[in-house]
Parts: sequence; C-alpha cells; structure tokens
Amino acid sequence: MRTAHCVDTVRTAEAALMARLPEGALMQRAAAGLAAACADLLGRVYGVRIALLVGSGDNGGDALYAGARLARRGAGVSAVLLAPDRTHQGGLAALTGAGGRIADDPFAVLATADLVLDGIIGIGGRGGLRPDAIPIARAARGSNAVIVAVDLPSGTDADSGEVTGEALRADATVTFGTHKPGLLIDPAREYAGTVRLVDIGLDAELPSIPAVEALQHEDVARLLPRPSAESDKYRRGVVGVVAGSARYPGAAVLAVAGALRGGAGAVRYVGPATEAVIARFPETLVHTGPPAKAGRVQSWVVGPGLGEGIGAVPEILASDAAVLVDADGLRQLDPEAVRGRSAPTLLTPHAGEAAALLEVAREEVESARLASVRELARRYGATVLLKGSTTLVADPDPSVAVRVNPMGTPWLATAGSGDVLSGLAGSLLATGLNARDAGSVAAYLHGLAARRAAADGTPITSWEVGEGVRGAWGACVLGGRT
Ligand SMILES: NC(=O)C1=CN([C@@H]2O[C@H](COP(=O)(O)OP(=O)(O)OC[C@H]3O[C@@H](n4cnc5c(N)ncnc54)[C@H](O)[C@@H]3O)[C@@H](O)[C@H]2O)[C@@H](O)CC1
Ligand SMILES: Nc1ncnc2c1ncn2[C@@H]1O[C@H](COP(=O)(O)OP(=O)(O)O)[C@@H](O)[C@H]1O
Ligand SMILES: [K+]
Repeated sequence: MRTAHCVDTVRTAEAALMARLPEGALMQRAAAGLAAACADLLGRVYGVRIALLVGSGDNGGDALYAGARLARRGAGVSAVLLAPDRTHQGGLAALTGAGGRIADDPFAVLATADLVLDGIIGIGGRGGLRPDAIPIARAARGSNAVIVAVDLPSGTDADSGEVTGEALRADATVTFGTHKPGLLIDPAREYAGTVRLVDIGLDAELPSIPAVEALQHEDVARLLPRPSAESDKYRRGVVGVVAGSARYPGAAVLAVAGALRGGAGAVRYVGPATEAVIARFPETLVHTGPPAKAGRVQSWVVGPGLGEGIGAVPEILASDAAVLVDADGLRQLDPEAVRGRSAPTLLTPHAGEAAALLEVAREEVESARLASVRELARRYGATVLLKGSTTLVADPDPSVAVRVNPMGTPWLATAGSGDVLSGLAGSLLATGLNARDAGSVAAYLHGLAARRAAADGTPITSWEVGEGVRGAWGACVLGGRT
C-alpha cells in the first residue's frame, strides 16, 4: 500500500522525530536523499550545471543543502534566491562553502542548466506561485533542463491536489517521509512527474491510518476472492445487472462483460437487451420482468445505459442486497433512499454526474476531486467512486482513508469503459467485498487491463478492457506472490 498524509500530520510527526534527533538532522537526511535522486536521474554529477530555485522556507533549505552535496561532487551549482532576505542561512552557507554560487542573472543560469531543483515552496505553501516567481518558473520550464521538485511541485496544494494559480511542472518529484495526497491526485499529480519517496525515518511517528492510500499488486491479490473447494455458483455470489435500453443496448453487454470477470458465480441480466447479451455471453441468466422477480442476488448493478428507464432504481435501493448505482441510475438519486440502506452501497459517478449530484459545475469537481468525493460520500452516506483521470473511492466515514487508483491510462477515456467498470465492481460486491474494496479493486483491475491493452500506444476499445481483466487479475495474483 502506498500511503499519503496531510501537512498537519506530517508536521506533528516531524516535530516528534526532530525532538529525538540532533538539530538539522532531518533536513540533512532529506537533502542527502534528494542529492542521491538527482545523481541517479542525471547519470553523472561532475561537470553538470544545476540551478536551484530557492524560496523563503525549509523547502529552499533542502535545495541548498542538496546543491552543496552535488557541488562537492563537481557539479556547477547556482542558486536563484527568490526571497534573498529570508533564505535558509545554514543551507546558503553550506552551498557557498562547497563552491556553489548565488546567481546574478537567473535567466542566464536557467538557459544553460542541465537540472533545476524547485525549492520555491513545499508543504508550507499557500496558493499558486507568487508573481515574482512566475517568470522564473516559466524560464525553467522553457529550458532544456530536467526539473526536479523538492517535496512537491511549487504552487500545488499538498493536501488536496488542487492547483489554484500557476505551478511549476516537474519531470520528477522527490518527496520526504511520506507521500502527500496532492502527489497522487490530479491536477497536482500531473505536475509532479515521477515521484520518489525518501525515507527520513518518519514512519514510526505517522498515524497508521493515512489520509489517502493507493493499492498495489499485492494488496489487490490479497483482496481478490478465491472460491473454496466447497463453493458452488450461488455461494460464490450472484450479481444482477440492470442496464441497457433500446437506445443503448451495448451498455448492457459491456456491464455484463465486466460482471462476468469479477469473480461472481453467476450474472443475472435484467432489461430489454437480453438478445444482445445472450448473443455475446450465453452464460448469462436473463430476465425481462421487474428486478424483484429475477431471483436472488447478492448485489445489484443499476444504471449503465438505462436512458429514461430509471424506474427500477428505487426498487433496487429498497432491496437488502449490496447495490452499485452508475450512470443514468444516478439521475434523480434520492439521498434519503440511499442513506436509509443497511447493505453496502457504491455510487460510481464521473465528474459530470458528480457535479450534477452536488449541483456545481463540472470544472469544480475536476479541480477539487478529493473534496468532491468526500462531500458526496458524506451527503449520501454511501461509498463513492469518482471516475476520471484520478479515480478516488471515499467511504462515508471521513476517518477512513480515501483510496486513489494508481492504475489507468488516458486511453480509458473511451465510450463504454465505465460500463465495464460498474459490472466488475458489482461482481466483486457479490463475492462479499465491502464497497470500498470492491470499488478500488475494480478500478485497479480495470486500469491495469487498459494499460496492458494499450501498452503498444494504440487506442483501445471498452470491449478489450473487459477482455483484459482476466490478464490483469492474473498479473496481480502472480505479482502479489513474489
Ligand atoms: N519540517 C521538517 O522537519 C522538514 C522539512 N522539510 C522541508 O521543509 C519544507 C517545509 O518548510 P517550511 O515550513 O519552511 O515551508 P516552505 O518551505 O514550504 O515555505 C514556507 C514559506 O513560503 C512562503 N510562501 C507560502 N506560500 C507561498 C507562495 N504561494 N509563494 C511564495 N511563497 C510562499 C511562506 O511565507 C513561508 O515563508 C518541506 O516541504 C520540506 O521540503 C524537509 O527538510 C524534511 C524535514
Ligand atoms: N483521462 C483519463 N485517464 C484515466 N482514466 C480515465 C480518464 N478519463 C476517463 N477515465 C476512466 O475511463 C472510465 C470512463 O467511464 P465513464 O466516464 O463512465 O464512461 P462511459 O460512460 O462511456 O462508460 C472510468 O473508469 C474513468 O476513470
Ligand atoms: K517545491
């Protein structure tokens, strides 16, 4: 599991750790890790030209001490001081003592730099870059240098991943002690590039429940259902899929495709697209009457491609099975009907659907994903999976870590891929996973399936994502064993 903690938590843990260490030891650990990461990225240090962008806080101090270490190894290091009166004095002395210089002309230094260290602001930052930093950040971005952000890209919000003003886009970020939520959540994640974590000994001081966490192969392998010797198809779990319409028959087929690969022992399809479903998947149990008469299920998936046919949603919400509501099913969704449920409930909106549920503009959801998914989970008293470039899964209990999906590819932005995801997550619900695990494991397998299918850089179809789930499942099980 990869974990991320918020700024307040990091500060408390750092204070506890610092109390047990000699003064300045923590910053030296950070700077040593940072310098080593830069050397790794560059391949060599001697003769390399490095520009440090140094703000007024300890983030600038990290950059200066790392610069000193690199200067001692033969790099030509120049510091651009954005707040000369408030520069970290120990760091500056270390740099100059190691042969580094203070830049007279920042733009000339940046024009010839091989590497830029962004130490403008770290976890103490508020809002975007200030006006005086903007031309310097732009010059850095416009140069040929590799840009390495210190702790986080300056101008991005550590706790939320929001970018409210201008921020400096990095090629790589070297972060200290723990990930910050913003490094895992778009739009900030995009600014961070490749993220590397430097161990500064903070783990023992951090709370066991992080703010945000991301599954990895071994976590998924542990959560995936496995039939026992005594299993039969009903004990493995039955998922009912209420999807499709005359206008969108394909949504039914794709949701069933996902459901068949999520580990349930049987898939019941209920709706008008029985012929299309059976033509592709003869193993599906089909029913054209109301869902209540379709036979027992452990979970329902309702919504993909229903169009106007959303009459079944209240009936399904009233059932005692686990329920996943997606797409059209989310329209006119009654918060009280969801809040009153005792069985697991998972809502899976994309940004547009989430915006409609929250009655805000889509852009507001996209720029504040974490806050939006938390607010939806709170309002509906349900688990919410917010789809998009960063898929997030929030529990209604705010003390539970929000899961962020580290898998995926922008190629997934293709019609129908959400239908596959809802079938897959609903199937995992039927096998007995709770809503948070079902949603996050489904998003992981779905993203991994898409990544594997698009590995050659070509566009993929939603059908291929469904086909790829088996391979993704296998890769997690194999990867999880090693
Ligand atoms: N606290 C610790 O023990 C450690 C901290 N470390 C480093 O210290 C950083 C935090 O240091 P600080 O608390 O000094 O905070 P920062 O270095 O992030 O910056 C704080 C300063 O930036 C100014 N500022 C805030 N928003 C700004 C903006 N939008 N534009 C320009 N200036 C802005 C503030 O006025 C303040 O002076 C971490 O990100 C990390 O890099 C590491 O050395 C590891 C140990
Ligand atoms: N830019 C992106 N990067 C990664 N994944 C994306 C991106 N855009 C969309 N996705 C994923 O693709 C799927 C699209 O689902 P959805 O929006 O419901 O589409 P549809 O309704 O056509 O099925 C979701 O799993 C979502 O997380
Ligand atoms: K920074």
